[in-house]
Amino acid sequence: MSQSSRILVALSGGVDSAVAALLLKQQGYDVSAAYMRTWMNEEGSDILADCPWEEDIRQAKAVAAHLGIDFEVVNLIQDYRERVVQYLVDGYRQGITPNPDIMCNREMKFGVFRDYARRNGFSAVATGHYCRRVENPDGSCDLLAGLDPNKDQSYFLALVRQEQLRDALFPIGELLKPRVRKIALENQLPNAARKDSQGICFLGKVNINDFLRYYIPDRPGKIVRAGTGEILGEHRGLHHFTLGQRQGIGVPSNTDNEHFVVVSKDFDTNHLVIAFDHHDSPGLWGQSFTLERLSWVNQPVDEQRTLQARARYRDPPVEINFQPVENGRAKINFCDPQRALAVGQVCALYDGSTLLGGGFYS
Ligand SMILES: Nc1ncnc2c1ncn2[C@@H]1O[C@H](COP(=O)(O)OP(=O)(O)OP(=O)(O)O)[C@@H](O)[C@H]1O
Repeated sequence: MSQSSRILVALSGGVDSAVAALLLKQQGYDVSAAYMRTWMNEEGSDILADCPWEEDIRQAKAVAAHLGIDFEVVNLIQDYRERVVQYLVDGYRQGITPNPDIMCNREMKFGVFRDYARRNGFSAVATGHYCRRVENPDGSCDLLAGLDPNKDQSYFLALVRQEQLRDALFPIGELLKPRVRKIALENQLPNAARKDSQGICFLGKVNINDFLRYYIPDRPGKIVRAGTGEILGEHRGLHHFTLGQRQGIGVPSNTDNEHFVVVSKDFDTNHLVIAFDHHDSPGLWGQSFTLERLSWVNQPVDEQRTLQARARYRDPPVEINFQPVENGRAKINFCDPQRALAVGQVCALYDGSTLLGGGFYS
């Protein structure tokens, strides 16, 4: 990318994307910024009571003014509803556990937002994600984990594809978070002291139970004990629960140091099946899984190999045996049993620090 390239920075109002914009500007790029508006305030007024999107826009605008770059708010409400909210509602209706953050990256930030940037003459989109993009001699790109192990966000980019990566920039991926904060302070960015958790109104910031109540009617059923079938209580709908969940079941264990946990959801009987949280609780732990709808950042892995996998965002990468099977699926085997990997969640696949892609547990 030449220094005169026009770059559109996705500016959320948070520190990371503000520093990303600053660094690009210092590097001499022609930088503009845009905030993605994804929620309708009227539709979401109940569930977004605490969502600071107006404050986010104010902060993003102040950062752009401070840097002397153009700023706009891009309205992507309709696309968000079609591509993320619908995916989420459909997923919960089917009883799976969808992953909105991963979908947001592929469908919104590097999907419709990238299309918007291209239509408007920008050569690349930049974000404040902690991950690194490298260009290979053959012209393809790879995506590497961010250098800050505490902040690495490559997991959330597991479903991003090659063409989306070609014109993406991650200016802070080589930095550690404390350094990013320091740069923000040294350059007197107006949001330098803003807390990390502030940000966008994507679903990660919205209470999921409020969201579900709004979109999916309750469908009460029985809570039963695994193995015995003993009825222990009532639930409001299987979509409110996920494998491995302990909070909010509403059935006391009445036993010291024992907790009930969701071990399965029976859609035929509408039963929520629970057991004590033990290593041998049926259905809770597993070592072999099938991944479906595999997506690759660069070259697909089409033969059996040892890879590393992040079973979920906060899990450290661990070794797996990866065996492709037909129709974009693969069998994976972990060295050790994994707890509560729910259908619909994403497993990210790595070769060392290179993100290869990902797939959904099926
Ligand atoms: N509403 C939004 N408008 C524009 N860009 C956004 C928006 N939400 C997120 N982004 C972009 O996606 C990146 C990652 O989003 P995430 O929600 O993980 O925020 P973050 O890591 O806390 O970053 P930040 O500090 O920039 O908010 C952001 O750095 C920003 O570039």
